[in-house]
Amino acid sequence: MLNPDPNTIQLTQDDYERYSRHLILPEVGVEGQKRLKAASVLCIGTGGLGAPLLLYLAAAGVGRIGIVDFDVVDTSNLQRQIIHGTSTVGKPKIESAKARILEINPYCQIDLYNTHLSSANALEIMAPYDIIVDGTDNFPTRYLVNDACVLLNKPNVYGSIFRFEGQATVFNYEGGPNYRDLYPEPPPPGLVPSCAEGGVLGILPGIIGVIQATETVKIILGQGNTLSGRLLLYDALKMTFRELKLRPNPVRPVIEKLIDYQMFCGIPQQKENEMEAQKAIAEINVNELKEIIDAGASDYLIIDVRNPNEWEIGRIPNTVLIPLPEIENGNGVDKVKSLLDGKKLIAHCKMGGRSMKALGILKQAGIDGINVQGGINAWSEQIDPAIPKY
Ligand SMILES: Nc1ncnc2c1ncn2[C@@H]1O[C@H](COP(=O)(O)OP(=O)(O)OP(=O)(O)O)[C@@H](O)[C@H]1O
Repeated sequence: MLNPDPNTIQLTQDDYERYSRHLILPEVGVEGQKRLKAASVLCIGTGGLGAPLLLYLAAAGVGRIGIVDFDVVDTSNLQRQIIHGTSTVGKPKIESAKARILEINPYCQIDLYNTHLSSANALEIMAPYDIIVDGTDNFPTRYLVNDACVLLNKPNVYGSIFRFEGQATVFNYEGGPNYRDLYPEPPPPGLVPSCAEGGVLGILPGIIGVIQATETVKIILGQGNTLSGRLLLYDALKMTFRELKLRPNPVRPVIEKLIDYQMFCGIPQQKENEMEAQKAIAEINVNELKEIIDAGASDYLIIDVRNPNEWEIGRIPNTVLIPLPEIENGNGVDKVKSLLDGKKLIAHCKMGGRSMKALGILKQAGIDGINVQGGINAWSEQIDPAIPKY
């Protein structure tokens, strides 16, 4: 439980009306509502997880909320980032979030940090807050948030999502485990796909974000049992909740300072390797691809390495679907070999990244190919607007 002196906090007449359903709960009451009003919470990321949890924290009467994000609202965010709206597409997410929060609760103090949380600014940004909520989507930031919480001795309310599954827990609370006890080492770069690559059910972050909000409110009130020491695993397709026990690792290394988390997660090495591979792979733009297709493309094998679901959204004529995972597991490499028959290979995907990766794998198998810059989205913009850009 946080420990403000509730006697120094006053509830206003509006507070009594606004929070009446809280005030009649013995577990909240006037004292609990004062604790909520005195509390400060920093939410890192106002995307899928941050959106619902910020709405509920503000509605519950948390007195001060900080929001960190550097991104702007994109139309593809609206399927799940319900704090934002069509009218705020193109605007900074933190501004969009603040406007919506104040609509729900104009008495909440909102602090905005339009920045990338990094080792250089994390301690300063996080220090003034009682609780940190991690709503981000990448490993370097998760390790950064974890280590900064350990150094500052603050609870870290964690959530993560992918496709139909999510996880939530509370780290670094009352001597409990932290993120490094769950994941001592980051996964090899590129192994775990992001939601932008693998997709996510729009409702899923709502469920996990609301669990994070619930844990935050319980810590403030000092009520119930938190998820500290328990990792909650949710599967939306099976509609199951499972729990794993988490314990502090007795021999975990002591965190003494923040480090370079991009480096720790192997991302510069990955970028270097990708750049090396890219240097060796030729590229064409979509206009050049159109000329080849218009001329019959008889000397070419053009592969699309997106997922079958993306293929359903739209496809470039004369292309063969061989999804990247098939190329990664080797079957797709055999398929390319069998179809190639002396032809030149061209590969495309949605934006050009996955096809570059596929061509790198094929190159190692002795097959040279040409990448299409900008992928089918560039084709949709420049050649055929009838194909949906997504
Ligand atoms: N280091 C960081 N500092 C500040 N904000 C961060 C940091 N890392 C991630 N974020 C923010 O966390 C949010 C994560 O949410 P989410 O993955 O749902 O959104 P997204 O990046 O818009 O999604 P997508 O990648 O599918 O387009 C994003 O808004 C992102 O900008």
